[in-house]
Amino acid sequence: MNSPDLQALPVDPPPSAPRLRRILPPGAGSTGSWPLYGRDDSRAVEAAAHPALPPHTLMRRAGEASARLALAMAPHARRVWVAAGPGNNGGDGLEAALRLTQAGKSVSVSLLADPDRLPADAAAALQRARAAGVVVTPGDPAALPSAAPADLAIDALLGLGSSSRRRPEGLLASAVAQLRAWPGPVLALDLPTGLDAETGQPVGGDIATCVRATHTLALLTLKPGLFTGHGRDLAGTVWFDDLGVTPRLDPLAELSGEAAALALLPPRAHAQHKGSFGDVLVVGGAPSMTGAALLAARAALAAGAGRVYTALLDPAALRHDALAPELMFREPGAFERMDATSLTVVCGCGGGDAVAAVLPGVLERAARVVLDADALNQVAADTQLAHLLRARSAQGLATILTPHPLEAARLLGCTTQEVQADRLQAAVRLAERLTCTVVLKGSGSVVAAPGRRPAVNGSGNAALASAGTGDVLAGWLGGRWAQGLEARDAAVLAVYEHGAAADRWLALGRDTRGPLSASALIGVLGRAVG
Ligand SMILES: NC(=O)C1=CN([C@@H]2O[C@H](COP(=O)(O)OP(=O)(O)OC[C@H]3O[C@@H](n4cnc5c(N)ncnc54)[C@H](O)[C@@H]3O)[C@@H](O)[C@H]2O)[C@@H](O)CC1
Ligand SMILES: [K+]
Repeated sequence: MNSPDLQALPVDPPPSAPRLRRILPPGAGSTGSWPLYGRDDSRAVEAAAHPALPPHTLMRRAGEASARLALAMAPHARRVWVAAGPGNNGGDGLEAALRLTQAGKSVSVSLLADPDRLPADAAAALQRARAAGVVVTPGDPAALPSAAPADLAIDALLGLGSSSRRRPEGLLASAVAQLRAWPGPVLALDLPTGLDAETGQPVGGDIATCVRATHTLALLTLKPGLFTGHGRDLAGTVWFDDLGVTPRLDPLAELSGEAAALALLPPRAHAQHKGSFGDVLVVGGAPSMTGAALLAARAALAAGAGRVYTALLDPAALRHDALAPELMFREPGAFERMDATSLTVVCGCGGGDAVAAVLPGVLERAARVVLDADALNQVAADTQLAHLLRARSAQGLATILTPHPLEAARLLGCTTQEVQADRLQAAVRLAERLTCTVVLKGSGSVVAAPGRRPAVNGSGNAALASAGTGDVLAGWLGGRWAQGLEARDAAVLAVYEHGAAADRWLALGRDTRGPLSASALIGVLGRAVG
């Protein structure tokens, strides 16, 4: 289902083939980074393209691309149901219906709109579809005959025009319910109905009013909401057709693809030695939480740092890691005697309240600091620490924060819901407020840095939702950063690799439902190096 055969399709080739590209999950040989456009910018791209093209061209191309993908997704479908809404998203569905009828499919369209009030492009599409013999029934979709598992449904109810103040109601809501219960594949055009294009949240606040697609074909532009928040779960496999248009606008964000992320990998020359690859000090592991610091330290080693030191905050902890004898143990106070100008400090993993005592020295002196977990909570609770953190960039000292949404909310002084309501904006706000690079973790992690375009990570899956994987990310990031990368590049690379390791693990078919343990994750990550 993820790799439909796009070659043997009876629909005319698009004018500038190949336009249709699979974005997620990334396929072999993919991909650079993709520009992501918000709602207004997507509309501006459309408005700029229209004058140079014959009327209705973009919608025809959209319908053509949709039909092409539909045939590839469900080659054995005999019947196709198109749920078409009141705007141009519905028009795309009508154009697709026309093409699919021409391709020999039995197509029925439920039009959830007054045919006399459609926008011009959609009205023209309706006329063309009817003229070609497509059965278009205005009104209640519940009258549909029951569907077989091979049959395909197309969600053309709402796209960019979903109103943030209105959840689908009435007939529109019953069409959404019908799509949610559909036994076969569901192709969403542009966006799954009900998904906010920019935030990846349900427009009316309730995920039960959103379509859950098996595939989504983004049209003209890729929107960030497809890749963060609930986007990954609702959109399924994401495809993109630019409709032959090259936007001339700066994107809102970018999606980190494999090639773009891996191009950031620090090179390893034959004549280099361990001193060339940087020193990492992991500070954390208060009583009963030493495992978190050990996971981070092992991950830093696996990432290729030259030397990894571990300062455990539990005075009774063993000063030895039998599984990673390469690790060197130091007292927490030893940081004061180390050369902080060449050190990458990963601080916080399992640090509890005890980490507060070492944070001032670390923030004042260490050249590169990754703050995770308890270190973030300490900064959120202590204005003096927040002040030291903010002062770092002016002194040429770099910091990367790796909060999950609750930690980000504490730092921003808001609720987790407010962070999740607009993850991109929350990450940008935090990066600017604390003048550092921020990795906002969660589905579709966001990397933000002051003055830079935010990046949404394209790798990873729910297997990463297990204890300790965040500690592994902090350590891996420290290990990569220590090798000489710029902070934002290190964050983009490490976050991509962390997710890609989980993707590889799933692809190996280990256990597609269970979580990936943090220790196993280090093993998979380590095998990717070199
Ligand atoms: N016009 C064109 O040439 C192109 C249009 N495209 C398609 O057009 C879409 C955008 O079209 P529109 O701006 O018309 O937006 P939509 O088609 O997403 O829907 C807007 C309509 O839905 C109504 N609406 C929104 N929320 C509602 C709710 N909860 N309950 C009931 N009605 C609701 C609005 O009042 C409006 O009438 C894109 O997502 C894309 O699919 C693209 O194919 C690019 C080319
Ligand atoms: K849609």
